[in-house]
This record gives sequence, C-alpha cells and structure tokens, in this order.
Amino acid sequence: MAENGELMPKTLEGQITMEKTPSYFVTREAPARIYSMSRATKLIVVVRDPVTRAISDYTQTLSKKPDIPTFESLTFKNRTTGLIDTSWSAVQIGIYAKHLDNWLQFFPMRQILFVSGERLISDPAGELGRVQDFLGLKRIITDKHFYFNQTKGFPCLKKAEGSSKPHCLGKTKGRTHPNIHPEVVQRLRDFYRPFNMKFYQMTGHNFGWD
Ligand SMILES: Nc1ncnc2c1ncn2[C@@H]1O[C@H](COP(=O)(O)OS(=O)(=O)O)[C@@H](OP(=O)(O)O)[C@H]1O
Repeated sequence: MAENGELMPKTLEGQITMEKTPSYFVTREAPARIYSMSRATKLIVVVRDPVTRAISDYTQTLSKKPDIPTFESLTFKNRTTGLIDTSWSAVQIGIYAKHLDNWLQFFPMRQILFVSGERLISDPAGELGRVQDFLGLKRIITDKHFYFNQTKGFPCLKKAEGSSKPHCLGKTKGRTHPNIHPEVVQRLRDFYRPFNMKFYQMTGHNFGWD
C-alpha cells in the first residue's frame, strides 16, 4: 500500500482521491500502512449482518468453485458441539469489533464511517447522504438518482455516469443465496451477538442485526 501511494494520481485542489479494497478492513498491516501514507485519510466501511455476510461470501466462492464443501461443514469445527471454525475467513471477517480495534490503534472514530449494507439497499440515497456529509461534499446524490428495479430486486441508478441509460450493479452483486439450515443460522447468530454488541458500542450505532 505504501507503493500504492506512489501510484495514486496526484490529488488536485477540489478533488478527493478514493481507493476501494474490501480486504483492507480485515488486513492486519493495513492501518499502519495507510497511516504512514496519510494520517488524515478518511475511511469508509460497508458492513452488513455478519451472518448474511458469511453466506454471501460462501455464495461468491461457490460460484467460482462449485466443488467446495457445504456451508455447514465449513462453519463448524465440530458439528455436534456446535464449535464454530473462526479461522474460516467467511466467519472471521464478520467479527467487525476485532477488526475495528486494529484500526483504532491508528485512526480516531471520527475518521471512520460505517455504512449500513442493509440501509444501502432499503434507502441508498439516505446512506449516500451520510457518505457525502462525511466527505464534506454537497449532497448532490439524492433520491432522484435511484429507482427500485423489480427484476434485479435492488435499487439501481436512473442514469449511469456519462450516459442517459439506467444502470444496475452486475450479476455478481445480489446473487441468490443457498438455503442454510435455520439451526446453523441460529448458532452463527449466537456466536456473533457479543461481537455485534461490542461493535455497536464502539461505533455508537445499533445496526439492528439481532
Ligand atoms: N444496489 C445494489 N445492487 C446489487 N447489490 C447490492 C446493491 N446494494 C447493495 N448490494 C449488495 O452488495 C453485495 C455485493 O457486494 P460485494 O460484497 O461483492 O462488494 S465488494 O466486492 O466486496 O466490494 C450483494 O451481496 P449478495 O446479495 O450476497 O450478492 C448485495 O446484497
């Protein structure tokens, strides 16, 4: 990432340089590296219910490698005792409080914005309003820019940038998830609850996952 800084385009007056890498939030070395590049960096993280996130993560892997074991067998170290395999990345990534702790060693909370993945779907303009405020931008993107696409089942842009045509995210965003046994889902909910509570406390925001 230090090298990344050198590769980044120069930021001119009136511009904001943005970079998006989902894995940074869960990468141990990322906060120190970003801090050494610029301690004034603002960080935006989209978080969703860690249980749904794990299933979504699994769905994505399954689409590339159809032969992987079932979600259930990857979730548990021991199915009988219900012991969860916290080393499985799909489980590990959803322990947001732990990852946030790592960032707070370098950045104050006021420099980090958590966007609700659920609200990004139910009220994209509202969530983007928060993003624009956080970045000190005028609220240019509003309700008027979105419509709900019934076929896609998600909000889409009425006009893509530089085009007059509507634009939805691609086929890899908003996949149908496999049905997971309710017992497994419940066990994961119980597992995440204390971490979610800690995360709500740290961020001062109840994301409503429980
Ligand atoms: N407007 C709109 N259209 C489609 N999808 C939407 C939208 N808003 C949020 N989402 C949710 O974004 C999820 C995919 O994001 P990713 O996790 O792949 O993002 S990233 O690549 O990690 O940045 C994707 O997760 P899945 O539903 O599991 O596919 C969506 O639920």
